[in-house]
Amino acid sequence: MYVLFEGIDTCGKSTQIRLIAAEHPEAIITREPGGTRFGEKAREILLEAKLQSKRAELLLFLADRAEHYEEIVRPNRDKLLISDRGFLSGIGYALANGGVSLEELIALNHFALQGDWPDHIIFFETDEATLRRRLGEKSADGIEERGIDYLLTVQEKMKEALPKLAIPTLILDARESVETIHQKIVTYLGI
Ligand SMILES: Nc1ncnc2c1ncn2[C@@H]1O[C@H](COP(=O)(O)OP(=O)(O)OP(=O)(O)O)[C@@H](O)[C@H]1O
Ligand SMILES: Cc1cn([C@H]2C[C@H](O)[C@@H](COP(=O)(O)O)O2)c(=O)[nH]c1=O
Repeated sequence: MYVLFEGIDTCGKSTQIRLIAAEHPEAIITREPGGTRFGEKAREILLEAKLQSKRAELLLFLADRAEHYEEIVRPNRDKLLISDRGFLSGIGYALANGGVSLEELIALNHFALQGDWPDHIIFFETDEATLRRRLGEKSADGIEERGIDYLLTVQEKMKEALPKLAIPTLILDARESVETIHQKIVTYLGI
């Protein structure tokens, strides 16, 4: 079962993934960008967010996704495979960045994933106050430095895209307690 944990920065994805990993040592835990030797090098460049071309940034995220699919997802498709981010981040952040359409992004991600979409998306929805508070507790990477309004736009783009993707999705309120969210996730996934 291939599951994406999705949502904007600080919404609580990694916290929940750590809890599941502790309960399911057999699970394959991965991330995008990253998860492979190439992806971790691409991640360094991408999180600096210094590329002048929005298309270059998008294509590097897609190259990371293609390699991640080939090296990590496809060989482990029969296991509990959890990815901290995936193509929905690819769609939301790129749409908020501009210069590309949802239809183009769906086609580009279909190509990167060889048409093998995740089985489920766990989507964390946050709000401005929570986002501000949690961002204030960490150092920002280059993408986060694009600011609150950019990240809130990303979240809206993700929400707009979800109903057009026909992928079973659990939508969570990121403001609920860690334990409440954890219970909702394990109940939804049946794990
Ligand atoms: N349900 C929650 N209630 C309160 N605080 C939370 C909750 N979930 C996570 N946090 C806190 O919010 C911060 C961000 O959480 P986390 O790193 O899990 O988010 P993330 O979505 O993985 O972020 P990023 O995408 O930026 O890596 C952490 O300080 C974490 O302890
Ligand atoms: C997969 C993917 C990610 N991003 C952005 C989202 C975040 O700001 C960073 C990843 O850092 P994190 O520690 O995992 O939050 O990259 C993106 O813009 N496009 C993508 O496809």
